[in-house]
Amino acid sequence: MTMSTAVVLTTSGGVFLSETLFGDIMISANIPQTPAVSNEPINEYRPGSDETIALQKAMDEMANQHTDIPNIINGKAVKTDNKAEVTMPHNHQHVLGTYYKADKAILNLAADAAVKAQGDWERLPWQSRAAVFLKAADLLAGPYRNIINAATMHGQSKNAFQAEIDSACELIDFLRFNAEFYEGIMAEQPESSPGVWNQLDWRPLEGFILAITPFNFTAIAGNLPAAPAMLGNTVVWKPSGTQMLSAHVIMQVFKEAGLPDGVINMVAADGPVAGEALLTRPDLAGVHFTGSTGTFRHIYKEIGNNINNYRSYPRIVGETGGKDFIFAHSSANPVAVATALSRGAFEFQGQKCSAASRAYLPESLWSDIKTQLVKDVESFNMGSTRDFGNFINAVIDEPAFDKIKSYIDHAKQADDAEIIVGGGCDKSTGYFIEPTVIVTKDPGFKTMEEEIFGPVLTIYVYQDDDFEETLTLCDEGSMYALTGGIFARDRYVINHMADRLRHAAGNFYINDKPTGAVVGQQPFGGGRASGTNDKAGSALNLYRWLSPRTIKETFVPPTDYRYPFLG
Ligand SMILES: NC(=O)c1ccc[n+]([C@@H]2O[C@H](COP(=O)([O-])OP(=O)(O)OC[C@H]3O[C@@H](n4cnc5c(N)ncnc54)[C@H](O)[C@@H]3O)[C@@H](O)[C@H]2O)c1
Ligand SMILES: N[C@@H](CCC=O)C(=O)O
Repeated sequence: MTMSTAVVLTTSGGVFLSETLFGDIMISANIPQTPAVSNEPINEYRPGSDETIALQKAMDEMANQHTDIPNIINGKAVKTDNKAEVTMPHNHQHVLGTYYKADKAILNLAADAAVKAQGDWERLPWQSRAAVFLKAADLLAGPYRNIINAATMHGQSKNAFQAEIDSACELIDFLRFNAEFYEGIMAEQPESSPGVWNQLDWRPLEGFILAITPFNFTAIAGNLPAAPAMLGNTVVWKPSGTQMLSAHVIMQVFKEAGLPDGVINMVAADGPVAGEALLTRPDLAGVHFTGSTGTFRHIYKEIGNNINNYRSYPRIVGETGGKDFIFAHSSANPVAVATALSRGAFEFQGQKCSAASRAYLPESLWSDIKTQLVKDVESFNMGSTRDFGNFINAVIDEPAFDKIKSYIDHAKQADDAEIIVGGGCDKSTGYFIEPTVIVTKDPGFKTMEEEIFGPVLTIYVYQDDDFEETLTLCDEGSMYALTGGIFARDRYVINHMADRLRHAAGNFYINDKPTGAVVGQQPFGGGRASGTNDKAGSALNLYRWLSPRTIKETFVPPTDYRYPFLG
């Protein structure tokens, strides 16, 4: 595909200038414009502020009630006998609600409902579909803000600020920016020769989209079903079992925003049960997945195994794991490096696919970076999300706790690694793991290569003269290529590092931590084992859920087959 700039006169006589993905496609004029969009401002939740008091009130109300979380199929609540509890990760005896796992028959009902709903939904004008999700964004920004944040804080153990940037702001941004991207796509139309009118009919895919979402970002969970749905697709959404409370709130918001029954059907199920029931259906049109690399590879294989059975080729979009790096050059500011490490590695307990989990630091700066980093990490408060003074909360559940602890235990026993801060783990009340920094002499040490998905950072200190070899280690040291941050003040060095690490990260940061991508600013996704890099939060993702039909209309059709030169 080539990028070109198209200039056309609008019907009102003005000039509309825009970039298109397809070289010869022009921008049509008569597309209604979506409301102007900018990123949702982030509340700071300072102690004693009105916004803090209101959020704490919402948290207390939610903590004191038991939320019933049914599956939602064709707009109806569907419960089963296979119940599971939602608990607080930081206080695992506190039960927040009950959800109901679907079996194969119920999962198929959800897919049937999605397929049945598609005709009416896709025939709505595009701006009516966009309006539903724009209204959902406004509900999240207003009356549901504290509710979605409270659900994320209680159910996924995010502190107030982390919940705000995820479940409120990022989800709102996804919904609003997608409407704007959609408007841009609808406006992309081909040129027409005299006597002919060419049009692109931006159709949704035929069949249902299966959205499978992870526990760690409420925004991702909401966006994966919403993005294809806005474009006229209908969806079966299977959230993670540990995100069901905030998933329930998202469904309430969609309902209140006017989303018709059957467009998004939410089902709770064990992953393999959902996969077996839904990936084999002939009407599977696409999978919108975010989660671990292992799960995605399994889904990809299943689709390959079933390829002869589908009506179309299912679109497969998967954003997966990471082993994200920070690489500092000797010209870097050591305090900036230490700050990026402490925030980039430990915000939300390192449970971000983008979290810095390996670092390559020069010997000449190591002492200064270490002093600042250890001081920062020792100053973190850890505990419940209800206390807004806690920077660190709990990891998501017991399997995650046990897995992360096993990596820390491995480091404790290893000869070629040393824990310089943290290392403590306690699951008696909640799943608490101290932010842990490992320093290793082996750049191939287990915790330098494998995704841990917890608050564990491993550092390799290189000799300044080994800079080039260490860039190679960073590039080749892990199968992932999701995010990475480089630190340097020398401009030639910055450009050289960016070039050497060109394929090592889909989101690349210069003098910044590798986390915190913002919708509309840094579209998100990685390559290699980290995913299909279809860039959530951009038009690129939306194109994946569209199957355009080219329409050529000839006004006066020829009535003689002969070429002019045949006489
Ligand atoms: N690249 C990104 O944008 C991004 C963003 C967030 C999280 N992640 C990754 O997600 C992972 C953490 O999330 P998680 O623990 O929820 O991931 P996970 O792979 O365990 O689960 C993700 C989803 O897949 C489902 N699932 C599991 N097995 C399945 C199967 N056989 N068939 C169908 N569905 C199945 C789960 O129930 C869940 O809904 C990490 O690896 C992290 O890096 C990536
Ligand atoms: N988009 C988020 C990461 C999402 C993965 O968990 C970030 O940029 O930090």
